[in-house]
Amino acid sequence: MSVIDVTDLRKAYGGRAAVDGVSFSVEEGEIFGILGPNGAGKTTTVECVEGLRVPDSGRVRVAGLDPVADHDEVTRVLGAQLQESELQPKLTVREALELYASFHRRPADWRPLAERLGLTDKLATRFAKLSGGQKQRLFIALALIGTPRIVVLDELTTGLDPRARRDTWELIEDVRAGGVTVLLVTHFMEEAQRLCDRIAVIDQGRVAALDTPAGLVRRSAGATVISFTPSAPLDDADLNALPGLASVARKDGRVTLSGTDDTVNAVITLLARSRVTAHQLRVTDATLDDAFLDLTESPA
Ligand SMILES: Nc1ncnc2c1ncn2[C@@H]1O[C@H](COP(=O)(O)OP(=O)(O)OP(=O)(O)O)[C@@H](O)[C@H]1O
Repeated sequence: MSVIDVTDLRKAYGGRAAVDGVSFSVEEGEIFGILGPNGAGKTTTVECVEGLRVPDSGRVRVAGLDPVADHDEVTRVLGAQLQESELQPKLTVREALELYASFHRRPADWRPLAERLGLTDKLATRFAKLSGGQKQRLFIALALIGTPRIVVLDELTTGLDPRARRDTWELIEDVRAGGVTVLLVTHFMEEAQRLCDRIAVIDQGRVAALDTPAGLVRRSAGATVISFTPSAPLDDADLNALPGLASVARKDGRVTLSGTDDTVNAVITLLARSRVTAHQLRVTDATLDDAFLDLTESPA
């Protein structure tokens, strides 16, 4: 059953399309990622889901509700990570947690949440005195405090150190294990690969691909990468003629090719035919990073 449905969403700013016909559905209990380059329209899309922006056209439903017309009901089922400027600088962590808990009918106990997010020894600290990472953790706690059915996290772990990032991933996995659906905007491929069941890659306001992390890697043009240092120069024309080839790069005498299994077999045949030895030959699967670069256009 889907809990978020976005159909042909469009939103322009000053006549310029930021979101240009985006559609996707998020299933109950799923961790759904939205990935894309800067300015792709990710935040605009999730703000339409949260009811913070009014779409120009298209349809958005959250648990069957319209985020604009039914805003109050939507805030009861959906928790969203706040932006920094939305908290008073003098508010302490404890006050912020208590205040936000008071907004909800069924608030979570904020103590274990604060503990889990490493905020227990910061409860008396004012918001303005928190580090960037501590503020980030507080926003995550505030997003979860209303025991929402759905939580929207935009740039969840930006500004967190590697340990805090890993702890936060575990927390999100626990949250999902409790039945909460997670919509996650991220720039971190490792985060997307580790956490997301499915990912929509958004580029220039459109969905460029929607699949599981493994599916995205498989469908990218250069799913296999082969690199080696040839004992003698290889002809560009021979390399460019390889079947299934997606890209060729040369650096410091090393050749890196991406393509399919056919490309790998053909390059081995080519090396043998040319009597060239391949030093430090490596064949690896492409990563989500490679898929991302392949699926999104580089800026003009
Ligand atoms: N309030 C606004 N007024 C005018 N233009 C805006 C506004 N908000 C966003 N835009 C523009 O819309 C486009 C999409 O922005 P959006 O913030 O949705 O992208 P994003 O994918 O979240 O980017 P990032 O990864 O950099 O956060 C960008 O070109 C941005 O400059």
